[in-house]
Amino acid sequence: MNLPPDHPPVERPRIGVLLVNLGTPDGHDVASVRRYLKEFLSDRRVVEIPPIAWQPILRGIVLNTRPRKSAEAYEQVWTPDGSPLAAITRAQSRALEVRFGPKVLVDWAMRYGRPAIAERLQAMKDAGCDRVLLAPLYPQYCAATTATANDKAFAHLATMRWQPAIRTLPPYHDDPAYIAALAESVRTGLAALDFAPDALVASFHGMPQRTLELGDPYHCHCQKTARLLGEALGRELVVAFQSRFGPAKWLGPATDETLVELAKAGKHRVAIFAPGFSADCLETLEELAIRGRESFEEAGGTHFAYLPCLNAEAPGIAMLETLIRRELAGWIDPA
Ligand SMILES: C=CC1=C(C)c2cc3[nH]c(cc4nc(cc5[nH]c(cc1n2)c(C)c5CCC(=O)O)C(CCC(=O)O)=C4C)c(C)c3C=C
Ligand SMILES: [Fe+2]
Ligand SMILES: [Fe+2]
Repeated sequence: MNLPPDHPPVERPRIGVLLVNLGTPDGHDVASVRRYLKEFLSDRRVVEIPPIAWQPILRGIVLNTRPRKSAEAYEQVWTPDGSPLAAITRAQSRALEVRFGPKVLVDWAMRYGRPAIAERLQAMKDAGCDRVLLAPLYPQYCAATTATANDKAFAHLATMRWQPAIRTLPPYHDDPAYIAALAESVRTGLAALDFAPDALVASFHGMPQRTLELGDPYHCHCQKTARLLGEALGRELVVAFQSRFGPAKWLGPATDETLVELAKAGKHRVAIFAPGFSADCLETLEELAIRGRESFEEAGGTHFAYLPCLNAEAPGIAMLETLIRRELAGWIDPA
């Protein structure tokens, strides 16, 4: 048996739940960030340019420039438990393990970097799991996130003679449990502020515009989440897309430009949050909470608040438990 460290004994293990998130470097040094970016940006689900054209650009330009800049950014958000994304995903896994008890083995993995999906899936199989729920923690479906996480798991399953039965967690962008958890988390965040925001900004990770034209539902899923969350909060949300990468046209409006426009339009108090990220990470803690604040204040904004993701707090964990129990129907008692 190869259980995760500190895992309590598993009673008659049959069911595994593997939480999967994007991945993060092992350290904030340039070499670790370069290794991580090389794996991430070589994924053909992420950069849809033929490798013969993309790999020379990646190896010759991107991996010689971006890792240094990104390493500085990671350093600003690094925690004593490592990268925030890894630390929070681990905490989510531990919290769910407690809720599901000994009949379910809950573990976590990353699509890029460590712990690897293949390694943790194999550990589940070796621990006796004959049924596994793969749970990519992306509320909005996107080929560059959900599909590639599942692809990686299926690639490992392809090496097994005796595979476990597999289910995958569907996107949950419009699930009432998700919308309710977000609404509760945003309300709690707003109640703790010492100002009343003129605007609430929902910032989603961007994607190349072309993926929308090719039929990826990501953009529509983001818009629907924002509409339902706005209805639940009784307030209109400003929707924006962050983290543009490369020269191609990305989904808009861009979060950084939106913050500047809001400040210039006299909306001097804003609260911003990132409903598409199940855990805080570089993209929220550095890009939104640090750089977003700077651009907003430089443009004349006076009050800025970043509200955290669902993370391993009670509303988010209860929501994940509800979604996962539903998928495990027929495998375990739903209660
Ligand atoms: C939440 C959904 C995400 C989508 C959709 C997504 C698409 C996407 N991302 C890049 C390029 C980068 N993303 C980076 C970090 C990053 N991206 C997500 C999530 C989505 N990405 C997360 C959770 C993170 C944070 C990882 C962490 O360690 O905290 C980065 C690396 C950081 C940097 O160097 O700035 C890049 C690069 C592309 C190209 C893309 C779609 C095509
Ligand atoms: Fe990304
Ligand atoms: Fe970024």
